[in-house]
Order: sequence, then C-alpha cells, then structure tokens
Amino acid sequence: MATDVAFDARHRGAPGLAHGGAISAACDDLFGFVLYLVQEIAVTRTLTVNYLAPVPLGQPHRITARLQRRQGRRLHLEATGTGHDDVTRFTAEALFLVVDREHFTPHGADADVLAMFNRPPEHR
Ligand SMILES: CCCCCCCCCCCCCCCC(=O)SCCNC(=O)CCNC(=O)[C@H](O)C(C)(C)COP(=O)(O)OP(=O)(O)OC[C@H]1O[C@@H](n2cnc3c(N)ncnc32)[C@H](O)[C@@H]1OP(=O)(O)O
Repeated sequence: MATDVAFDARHRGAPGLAHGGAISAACDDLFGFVLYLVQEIAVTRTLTVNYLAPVPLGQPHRITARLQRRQGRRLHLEATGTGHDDVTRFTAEALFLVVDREHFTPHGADADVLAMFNRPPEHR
C-alpha cells in the first residue's frame, strides 16, 4: 500500500519543514488502509517513527506500508517515506491489535461504523 504525500503549511514544524506529528499521523493513517488489504479490524497499540532526515514542505514523498508479520492478534506493520530524490527520510513501525467490531460501536453512529468496515473513509 502506498500514498504520495507533500506536506504543506498546515503541517509545518520548523520553518520549511514538516512537523514530526504530521509525519507520524500520515504513517498511522496509511497503516489503517493496510487493514483493508489484510481484511482485519485492528487499532494502533504502538507506533514508532524514525526521523532519518528533515522532510521539506512541498516535496512529495511516497509512503509505502505493509504488514511485516502477524502473531495472533498482533499485526506488525512497517512503512518507509522516500522523496522523489530517492532519499528515505523516515521509517515507521507499528503494532496493531485485532479488535472486534464492538470496539467502535459505543463511540460512533452505527451507520458510520458499518460504513468504515465496508470501505476506507473517503476523507483520508
Ligand atoms: C472486516 C474488514 C475490515 C476492514 C478494515 C477495517 C478497519 C477498521 C479500523 C480502522 C481504524 C484504524 C484507524 C487508524 C489507526 C488508528 O488511528 S487506531 C486509534 C488509536 N488507537 C487506539 O485508540 C487504541 C486504544 N487502545 C485500546 O483500545 C486497547 O489498548 C487495545 C488496542 C484494544 C488492546 O486492548 P486489549 O484488547 O485489552 O489488549 P491487551 O490484552 O492489552 O493486549 C492484547 C495482546 O497484545 C499484547 N500486547 C499489547 N501491547 C503490546 C506491546 N506494546 N508489544 C507487544 N505485545 C503487546 C498483549 O501482551 C496481549 O498478548 P496476549 O495476552 O493476547 O498474548
């Protein structure tokens, strides 16, 4: 699973550079999309981002994410973020834990929760 992201002024940390939290969110979000490929309902338990080099605003980066391995309820995911200049500026590792549908039902409207299981959210 891959996406192309160019961080912009909304994601600014230091001048001209992406905020680490925005990079982390992008990785976590893409991991969420991998769940549709592996057809598992799961949530992030841990997320580690390795910030290898500053990420300039406005420069597209391809984030590639995949399921690295599975151990019971544990899904180990990994991602890399690489610029068009072939420089990998960040990597991420996450532990997702498989949950049942009831994890979500106390919090969201039933129709919204059902829709999330059927297709990835469109705003993402
Ligand atoms: C049908 C088609 C579907 C299509 C696809 C739908 C997708 C549909 C979801 C989309 C959504 C995602 C969106 C994006 C990703 C977010 O943004 S998710 C949001 C952020 N994350 C959260 O809110 C999670 C909050 N945390 C929790 O709710 C609970 O901690 C959890 C994750 C449900 C786990 O609680 P729990 O079930 O009580 O689990 P717990 O007993 O603590 O641990 C379970 C196992 O994992 C192990 N474990 C726990 N922590 C660790 C650790 N750090 N290291 C190693 N092992 C660990 C435990 O030892 C335990 O092992 P076993 O005893 O089973 O051998």
